[in-house]
Amino acid sequence: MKILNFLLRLLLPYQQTVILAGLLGVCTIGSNIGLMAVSAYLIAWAALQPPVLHLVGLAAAVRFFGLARAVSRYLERYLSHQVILQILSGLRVWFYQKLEPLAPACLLDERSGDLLSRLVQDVETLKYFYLKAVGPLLTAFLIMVPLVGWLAGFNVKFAYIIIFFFLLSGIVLPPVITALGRRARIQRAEVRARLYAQLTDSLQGLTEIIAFDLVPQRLNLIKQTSRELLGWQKQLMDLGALGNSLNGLVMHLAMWAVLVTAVAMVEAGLLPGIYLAVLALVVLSSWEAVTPLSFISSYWEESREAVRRLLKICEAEPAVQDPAVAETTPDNFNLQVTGLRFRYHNEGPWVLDNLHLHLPQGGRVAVVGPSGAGKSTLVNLLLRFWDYHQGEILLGGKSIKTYCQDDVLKLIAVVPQRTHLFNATIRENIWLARPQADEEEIIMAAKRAGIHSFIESLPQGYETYIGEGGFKLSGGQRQRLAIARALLKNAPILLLDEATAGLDPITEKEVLADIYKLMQGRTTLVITHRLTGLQDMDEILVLHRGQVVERGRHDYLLRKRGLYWAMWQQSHDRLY
Ligand SMILES: Nc1ncnc2c1ncn2[C@@H]1O[C@H](COP(=O)(O)OP(=O)(O)OP(=O)(O)O)[C@@H](O)[C@H]1O
Repeated sequence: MKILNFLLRLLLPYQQTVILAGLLGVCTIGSNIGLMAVSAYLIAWAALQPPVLHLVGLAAAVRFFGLARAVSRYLERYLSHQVILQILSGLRVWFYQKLEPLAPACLLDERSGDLLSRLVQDVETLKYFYLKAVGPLLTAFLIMVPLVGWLAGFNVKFAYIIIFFFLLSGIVLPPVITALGRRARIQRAEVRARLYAQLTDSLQGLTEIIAFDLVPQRLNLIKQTSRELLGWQKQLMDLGALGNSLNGLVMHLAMWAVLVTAVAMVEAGLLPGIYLAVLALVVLSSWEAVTPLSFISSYWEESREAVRRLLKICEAEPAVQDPAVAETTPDNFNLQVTGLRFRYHNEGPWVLDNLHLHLPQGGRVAVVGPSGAGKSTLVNLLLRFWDYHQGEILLGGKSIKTYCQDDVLKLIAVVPQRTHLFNATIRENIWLARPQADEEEIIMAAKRAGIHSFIESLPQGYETYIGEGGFKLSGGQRQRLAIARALLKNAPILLLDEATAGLDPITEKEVLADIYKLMQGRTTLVITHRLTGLQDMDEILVLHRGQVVERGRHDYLLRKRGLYWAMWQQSHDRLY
């Protein structure tokens, strides 16, 4: 019921158009019935050789119904598709908007291909609910009621016959066909989602697949899944064909039953013989309204499954909820972390355990530590992607939980280890950090990030497309674009999360120099496991398994000869 409500509610804004399209559908089938009835009557009567003038009216009616059918069919399709396309595009936007607050915490377990399948295929499936379930149901009702009344006007037996076969075709057969195809439909949706996920994964990892010579393996996997999908699709098509044939059989049985009854009545002198062909053709043509009913229940099942899959994601609770009454911008940008404890799963180990950190406005603090120490987790908590369990993060003296996530994000510029670059121009990739920025500000940010002259050297300059994930750029150039974004955003707090990881020592040194320019006047938290350029930090926290094991300035920590010194030795040995 909830799903039906959900689907019907989407029709509400278009109710007038939907009713109009339904009436046009009735006109289309009604015209066809009229066309057949009048044609049969015309031919039968013409055989009796009446004066030609008596046939003119009937001939005009034939022409009228022929034209009316074509025009009303066109208008009905035009209106219904227009409404459906609007509903589907609205649904896609709605689904994307629902996904946004769930990212990244609640979407980590979802395959991106599967999400794509929901966004494209599941939404597309709903088209059939509107076009092939709601519309035909309405039309069948509006056609069959007057038709049964009209037949009863001749003889009530005709009404009983048509009602019996109508129920057989429209009510008894569909659930049987639906039940036979249930398993295939569920499997098809599952296999299709799997295929989408495999294709997305294969496209994203194409370079690795080629490098590790996994192409044949990958192709086999995709071929196998495609074959599986085809198998289920074929089963469903066979069932569809069976449904169509059975429906045709019922239609002809209905016609024969009416005809046999009518012949007996003609013989008994209860019905003029001229009506024999009229009755037979009216029954046949009225089946245009009944046939679609055979598939309504399977379309309904498919749509119900699609909505269930969409709602399953959309009804998930976001990992972070904005407060009902949120604080506005903080008075200052002091960051204070006290007794912070966090783990990703309730039964898992603490990833951050009793962390204390003080970062005054305009100060610079670094958090270093070996891989898996919990450094990126701290960034995730500062950006409010997850909520912490114990302790507090204070921004401007107030808990970060008292601000809306969007407001917190506006105050923080991040230079991450892996900057996502969009398949767009360089200009668009910088501009997205602050869409209100003008051309001059974009160029200024690129200049300060040390990438302007490189961009200018390209034939298309700032309008150069950088390919998916920015694959046409080097690692250093990608990081400089990230710095340009942070500069353009001009936020008071700066988070550098392994911003120079993966760069060679010379590029790292150059990028670090640009990063130092970026730090000026901003509250900066540097997260890194590479101990380069930390001499100017106000404080360095050494994190190990979620706990701070050492803290102090660079020279002090080196003198201490603890974990920091060991890490410094290691990175020093690796570099030189
Ligand atoms: N989404 C997640 N779900 C469950 N566990 C996670 C998740 N993200 C990270 N972890 C775990 O939390 C711990 C800390 O990970 P984190 O990424 O914060 O470490 P890190 O210090 O940033 O490491 P690196 O320097 O390698 O990036 C690790 O044991 C990791 O496996």
